[in-house]
Amino acid sequence: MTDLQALVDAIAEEIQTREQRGKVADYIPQLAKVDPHHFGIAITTVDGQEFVAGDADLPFSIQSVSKVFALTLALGMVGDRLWNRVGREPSGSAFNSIVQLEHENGRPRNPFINAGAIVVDDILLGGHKPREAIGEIVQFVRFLANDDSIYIDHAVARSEQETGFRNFALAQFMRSFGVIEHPAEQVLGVYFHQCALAMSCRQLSKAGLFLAASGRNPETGRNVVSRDRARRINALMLTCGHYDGSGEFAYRVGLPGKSGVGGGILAVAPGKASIAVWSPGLNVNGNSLLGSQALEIMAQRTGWSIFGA
Ligand SMILES: NC(=O)CC[C@H](N)C(=O)O
Repeated sequence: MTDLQALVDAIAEEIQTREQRGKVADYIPQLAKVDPHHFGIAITTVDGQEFVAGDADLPFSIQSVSKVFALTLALGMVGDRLWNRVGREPSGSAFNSIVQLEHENGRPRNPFINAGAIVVDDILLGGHKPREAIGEIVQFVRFLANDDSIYIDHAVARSEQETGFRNFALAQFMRSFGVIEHPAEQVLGVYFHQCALAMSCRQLSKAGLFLAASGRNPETGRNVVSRDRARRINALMLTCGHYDGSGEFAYRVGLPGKSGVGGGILAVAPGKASIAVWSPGLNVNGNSLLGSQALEIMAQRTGWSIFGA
């Protein structure tokens, strides 16, 4: 049995020595201000133990990691009907790409690229006002992490609202195909606030634990989703969670994972643990450079890759 506290300490120490730290996302002005020297890691095991190192208690912008929680919530609302509007295939293109939509009747490839996440939020809006849908997402994440202190960073949400031209284009384009039912401003209001959730590695690893524990939160003993649904969400994270870097992440880390341009990654070792890492600098695919490297070391030392030790 690996000594997990020694492991996270060693990873934090090793990562801090690396000079190539990637590039902090600057297309969202508020994210450009984040110091690239931060690094945090948290592992929560299915028996409820926590192992943390570095800046594991500092909240950061979870950005697209939120797409996992929004998808889980939307599946709870409409079940498998969700798949009539969003696919389950890797896109092989950038997170904010528009090209496939024109050839594929405005139906996004998967729920983790921006277009797909915007459709998921359109579903969450069904019967709600934007403010209520945002409230549902925040409540759900607080419930998952068993932590009511989780909040939305409104400066980040505003920053994206002002500069999210590409996301507006995606939403309007999909609306022209009838794939989005609500006005773009409303759907994106939900989307930008969900992306602006601020969470620490410790909170994020706790929020993702249900995916490692067959759909159940071991801390509260409450069922979040069925075993089948947890397994399927993990499958989507493995194949689509890192956009056009998903193959590389599976090759190097071998775990379902979801990244965000804030530099966070949530990874799931089924039956074992939920792991969150944060380092703000990104690689060319918009995934945390050092976060991916930290997870690679972690998977090697624990033997947790789903493809074998
Ligand atoms: N990959 C990401 O984290 C992208 C999320 C970001 N809010 C955007 O829409 O551009």
